[in-house]
Amino acid sequence: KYPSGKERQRASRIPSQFSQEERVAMKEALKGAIQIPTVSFGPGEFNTTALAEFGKYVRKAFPAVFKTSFIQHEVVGEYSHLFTIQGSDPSLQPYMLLAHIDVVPASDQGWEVPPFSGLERDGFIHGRGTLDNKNSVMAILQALELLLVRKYIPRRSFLIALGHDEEVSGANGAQKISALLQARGTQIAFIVDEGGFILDNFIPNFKKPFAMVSVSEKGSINLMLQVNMTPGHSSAPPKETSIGILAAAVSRLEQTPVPNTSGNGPLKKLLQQLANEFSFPTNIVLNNLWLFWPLVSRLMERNYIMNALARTTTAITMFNAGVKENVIPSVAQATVNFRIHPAQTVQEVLELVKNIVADDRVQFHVLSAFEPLPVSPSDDQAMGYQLLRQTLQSVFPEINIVAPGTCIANTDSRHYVNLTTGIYRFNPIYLQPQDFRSIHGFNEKISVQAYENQRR
Ligand SMILES: CC/C=C\C/C=C\C/C=C\C/C=C\C/C=C\C/C=C\CCC(=O)O
Ligand SMILES: N[C@@H](Cc1ccccc1)C(=O)O
Ligand SMILES: [Zn+2]
Ligand SMILES: [Zn+2]
Repeated sequence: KYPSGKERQRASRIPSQFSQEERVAMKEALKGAIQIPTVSFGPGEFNTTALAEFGKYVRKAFPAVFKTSFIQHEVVGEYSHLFTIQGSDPSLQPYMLLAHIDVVPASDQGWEVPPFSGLERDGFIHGRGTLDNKNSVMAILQALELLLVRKYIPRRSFLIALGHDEEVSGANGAQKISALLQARGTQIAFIVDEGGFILDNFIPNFKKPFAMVSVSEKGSINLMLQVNMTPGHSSAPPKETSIGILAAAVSRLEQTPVPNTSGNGPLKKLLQQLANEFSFPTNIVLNNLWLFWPLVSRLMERNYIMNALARTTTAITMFNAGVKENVIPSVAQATVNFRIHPAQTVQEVLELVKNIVADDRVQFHVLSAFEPLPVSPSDDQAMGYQLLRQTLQSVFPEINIVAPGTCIANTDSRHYVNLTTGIYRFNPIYLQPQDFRSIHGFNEKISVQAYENQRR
């Protein structure tokens, strides 16, 4: 896949100062974490037994973290964890690392190995949570444990916040930790969370992996559409039914995407940064986006991940109507999930959607909504971004492109906007499109080597 020279180069960067025992213990610790099914099923529905077990598990796996005098550990919202690591220089503002303990559900069906087995095969550890996001939970604590064993005392204080309900909005974990820190008046220099990767092979004809640090994150609307009609006997149906009207409305939404607003977001900047890495004629096209932007954005929309980066997306996720074969139903309901591009607002999207549906018989009920997250600075003065970039390039010297981007999903970091303006969503892992599909999908896995690199 990569030139073998680079492969060797990368292998040699695995810290030689770790013993074979330590390296085995590290990967075994991750496997054990995968085996605890900390599944979030829905709002307020967690596997509390597993979450409690996970708390015990990390205490056992990382004894130094829990017995070090300058580390304070607090349990928040019963299952989330907040660590405060006191640095030697109290004049420096602390930073904060985020990760989440919970995972989305997975059944054995469709998987090569059972999703909660944590089995190692061909150099990969398999299971739900190996990329989202127990890899980070474990890598952060593991790195701290190893540093403590080596008598490390940090200069700058930092916090580690591990949420237990990220997959169902973070109301009981991240939101409570944030409230606690705000009540204490804590100021945070910057935050690092999940939501960006070293992207490998995502762009056609572009073989060079590059790091995308997400400096913003999409907003969201869950919109319920409802049509009410008079019920009756199916033997004498009316011309239109609640189901027919709603289906037509939903179909119009699917056929008419919300306009592409990426010309105003980080995506255009990213493409400009990549321009000179392409050969002729793509380099010319990307260096002249003032002229070619309509063409480029149209081409990008053909790829469903690029499309998600480029615009507010429309996903019809639920459809409910009808009670019996021979009854004309009175009510039909559908739920549509919009993920809002950072250049748009909740209000703008709702207006556009009303005009697309263009049928007064369809009622709108906003079930939940939040705006896209502010764009964190990525200029030369942005300490968090620059530190992340420098660290990344020292661990992965072969990566010479680090670019700001947008996280198309949501993360716990959105609950911390009142504590800092610098929120960076990035995990130092090589990700290919098929790996991306495994997140919330089948056969989620991480290579032992990728995990070792992340922990550094
Ligand atoms: C020109 C742009 C080029 C390439 C960009 C291509 C693809 C980017 C794809 C994915 C990276 C973006 C966001 C990561 C999305 C989801 C995973 C991370 C967190 C998910 C939160 C969660 O569900 O827990
Ligand atoms: N992180 C998940 C769950 C989530 C959805 C919406 C808000 C918060 C969290 C996602 O983006 O799909
Ligand atoms: Zn996640
Ligand atoms: Zn997730």
